[in-house]
Amino acid sequence: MYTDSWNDTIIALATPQGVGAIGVIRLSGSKAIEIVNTLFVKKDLSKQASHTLHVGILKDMDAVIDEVVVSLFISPHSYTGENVVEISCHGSAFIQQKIIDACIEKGARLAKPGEFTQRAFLNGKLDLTQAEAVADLIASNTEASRKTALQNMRGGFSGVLKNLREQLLKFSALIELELDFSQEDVEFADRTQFYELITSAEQITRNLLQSFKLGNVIRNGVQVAIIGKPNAGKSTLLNTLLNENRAIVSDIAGTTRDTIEEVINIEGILFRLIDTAGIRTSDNEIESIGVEKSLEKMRNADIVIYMFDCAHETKENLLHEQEQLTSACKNHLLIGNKLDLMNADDIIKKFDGLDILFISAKEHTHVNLLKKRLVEEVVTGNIETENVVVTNARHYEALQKINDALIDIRKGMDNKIPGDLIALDIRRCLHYLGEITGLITNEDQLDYIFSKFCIGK
Ligand SMILES: Nc1nc2c(c(=O)[nH]1)N(C=O)[C@@H](CNc1ccc(C(=O)N[C@@H](CCC(=O)O)C(=O)O)cc1)CN2
Ligand SMILES: Nc1nc2c(ncn2[C@@H]2O[C@H](COP(=O)(O)OP(=O)(O)OP(=O)(O)O)[C@@H](O)[C@H]2O)c(=O)[nH]1
Ligand SMILES: [Mg+2]
Repeated sequence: MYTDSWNDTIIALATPQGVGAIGVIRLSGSKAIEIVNTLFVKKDLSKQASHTLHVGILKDMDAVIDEVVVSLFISPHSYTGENVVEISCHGSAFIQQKIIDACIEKGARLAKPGEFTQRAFLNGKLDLTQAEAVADLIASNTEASRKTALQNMRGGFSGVLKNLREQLLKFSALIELELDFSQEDVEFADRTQFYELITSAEQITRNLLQSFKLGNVIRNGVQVAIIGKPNAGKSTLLNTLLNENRAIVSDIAGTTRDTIEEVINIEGILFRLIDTAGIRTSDNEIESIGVEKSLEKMRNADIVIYMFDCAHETKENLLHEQEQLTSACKNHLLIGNKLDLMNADDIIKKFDGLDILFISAKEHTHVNLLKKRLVEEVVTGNIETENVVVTNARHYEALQKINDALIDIRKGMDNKIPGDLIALDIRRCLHYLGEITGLITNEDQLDYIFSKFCIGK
């Protein structure tokens, strides 16, 4: 039976499927150079230096396939750490397939999703968080997500963890040594220094855990549901924010029936805007379904924009709505619309004491203030991507366990518990640190992580 193995030489298209100016096919493995050499006619590739380019013709049997550029990366100096050969051919889907087929014929096999990066990990070129960041980088679609992924790919996050781990290891070695001398009642590990280390480690993990909120925003965007009574101007606001006539606007109450979702990028953060059906009790079955959907979107949203028409809303009713919003959703903003129809002084008097942003969706008045408010709701200050941000749920879970272990160590020391128990907690802490970076792994978990990559990465 044939099974895929780490010794195989793998091949995949590295550029997107379909037609392009050029297509890049990548091979990795001990036979990569040998395989391409049998097709490349101009010179002997096995005699060439690493990181060199070679223009020539690929020939299968006697038939010319294409004129290509071949790049060589000789082990261990490559992305995967193995021999890597890249073939840049003309970007026809047909030519690309023909070259891949010819290489498979000569002994390569198709790569599985993420297999190039998985090999880079297994060969120690990247740790697990860096490999995961490669996938994030490919998926990045905003400045913030690109920056955090790039920083983590270059070892930002794992650098912090590695540092922690090294310091903990030092103490754990000293404490374990004490255990060997348990009869003699000696202390090799300076308790004051160790206590300081644990306290600062706790602070570091706590900051990392807190950064996950921002990490989630950077990675997944922010769900914003626009909610309110019919005719408040919800669809007008959506259109204004998008700068296009996406949703139907009319003075007929109950215009929007189905929810409309669109994405906007404000200051590098993705906001997923959801325009909903105006909320009221209706005899119309379709409208009622729409209202039900609005309520569901409201409950799931990260931020609810509650929009009302200044002229048609009373303060008492608004206070009542506010109470309901507070219990039904995570976070809401009160937005008073149709400012252009009212006198500013009258409005302030009418809604005195409530935290409301007044806008005119139609006239675009104060819409920039609303955008600013949205950003402020998710980040305090600028997005400090210079700091390490945790964007990955797997890392978050392990960090929680690390933080728990650190708290146990600190409490244990406060209560003067014996060294062997402290040693256990330190080991637990080291275990989870190793789990994040991939020092400690199980194969299923690895397969799962890399299977989410695209083929060719
Ligand atoms: N053509 C091409 N472009 C690419 C990639 C690739 O694999 N091929 N990459 C794939 O993701 C990214 C770049 N990543 C790379 C990482 C390491 C090495 C490499 O050759 N490393 C050697 C030599 C380093 C050096 O000379 O400084 C090494 O690590 O020893 C190449 C690409 C983006 N662009
Ligand atoms: N004067 C004024 N009119 C506005 C403003 N915003 C919206 N309107 C008008 O209010 C009416 C209703 O606007 P829509 O955006 O359709 O209201 P909606 O909240 O989406 O209504 P439903 O979809 O029925 O729930 C339209 O005639 C808009 O032109 C505003 O800021 N000023
Ligand atoms: Mg509408």
